[in-house]
Amino acid sequence: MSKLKIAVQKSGRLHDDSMKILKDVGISIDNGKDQLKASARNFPLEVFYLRNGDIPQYLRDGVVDVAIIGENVLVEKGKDISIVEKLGFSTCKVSVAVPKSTKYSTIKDLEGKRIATSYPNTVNGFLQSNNVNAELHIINGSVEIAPNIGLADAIVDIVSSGSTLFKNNLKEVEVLLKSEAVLAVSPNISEDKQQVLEKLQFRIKSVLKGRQNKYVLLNAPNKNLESIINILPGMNSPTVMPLAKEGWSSLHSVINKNDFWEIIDELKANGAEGILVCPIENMVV
Ligand SMILES: Nc1ncnc2c1ncn2[C@@H]1O[C@H](COP(=O)(O)OP(=O)(O)OP(=O)(O)O)[C@@H](O)[C@H]1O
Ligand SMILES: O=P(O)(O)OC[C@H]1O[C@H](OP(=O)(O)OP(=O)(O)O)[C@H](O)[C@@H]1O
Ligand SMILES: [Mg+2]
Repeated sequence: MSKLKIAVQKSGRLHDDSMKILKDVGISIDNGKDQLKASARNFPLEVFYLRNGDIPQYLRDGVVDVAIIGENVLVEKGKDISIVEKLGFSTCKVSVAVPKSTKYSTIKDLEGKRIATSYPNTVNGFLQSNNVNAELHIINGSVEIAPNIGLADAIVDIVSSGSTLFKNNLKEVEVLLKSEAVLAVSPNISEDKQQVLEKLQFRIKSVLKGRQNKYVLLNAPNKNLESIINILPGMNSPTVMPLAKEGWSSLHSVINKNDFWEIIDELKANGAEGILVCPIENMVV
């Protein structure tokens, strides 16, 4: 089988979670990232450790077949590259921010202003679609400092917790896009590698579904079974088994992690006891 070539960020915010998802889908990689290229022992996959900003071009040239990359980088440099899977980590926004003291009410307030950014194509697209003219200052990092040193009136950069904006006395005024890590595919992927990609995608989907859910086991008095069954969604319906103790049952079910604490509270209020919660490695879908 042909080996699928995957690009992963060499170092930086995406690296660890990218390696974790490969590990969680059962792929073991031979060498460390110092190698720049490494093979998987148990899956037809070769990992290329690259700089984030270079990845769209490598995908386009077919140097790699797929990549784990931030959506924001594709918006900036890879509009022609398709996304096959959203991976749920490295969530952030690309936003406009201005000094806290600046009066800002609409996008038109950016007219004629100086904007510092590392994302010029994204900013130009945003300004053009809003019929605003502004002057761009392209800088590669520490963009948030630009207004404080008099280089710009506004910035466009990544915002996650907002703490970098806060520390630099800036406020977020517009969100250009929301981003997360994605699996992106080369427009030139061959038929045989497409088949390997489908196998990888199937595994990733199962792992992501597992991460979204938790497995719950609990004991309940039989007199409350009906109400407890109604609270537990389950994949189909919960498993119910009698306990050795007369009048009690054990229930097993799967709960979405977003609803988790509310459901646990309801279960307790309905007499559930001995509630155990386990992570799910894979949910085959
Ligand atoms: N504060 C953040 N919170 C969440 N995700 C972020 C944050 N900053 C960046 N990201 C996401 O992680 C990706 C990688 O960011 P990182 O800062 O590690 O790399 P970079 O400096 O853009 O690229 P390079 O690999 O060329 O050094 C970004 O493209 C974005 O999708
Ligand atoms: O809203 P926050 O949680 O504060 O995150 C936002 C910051 O994170 C990123 O920088 P990073 O730390 O990756 O440094 P870099 O500019 O050197 O890439 C981004 O460029 C912002 O500066
Ligand atoms: Mg960064």
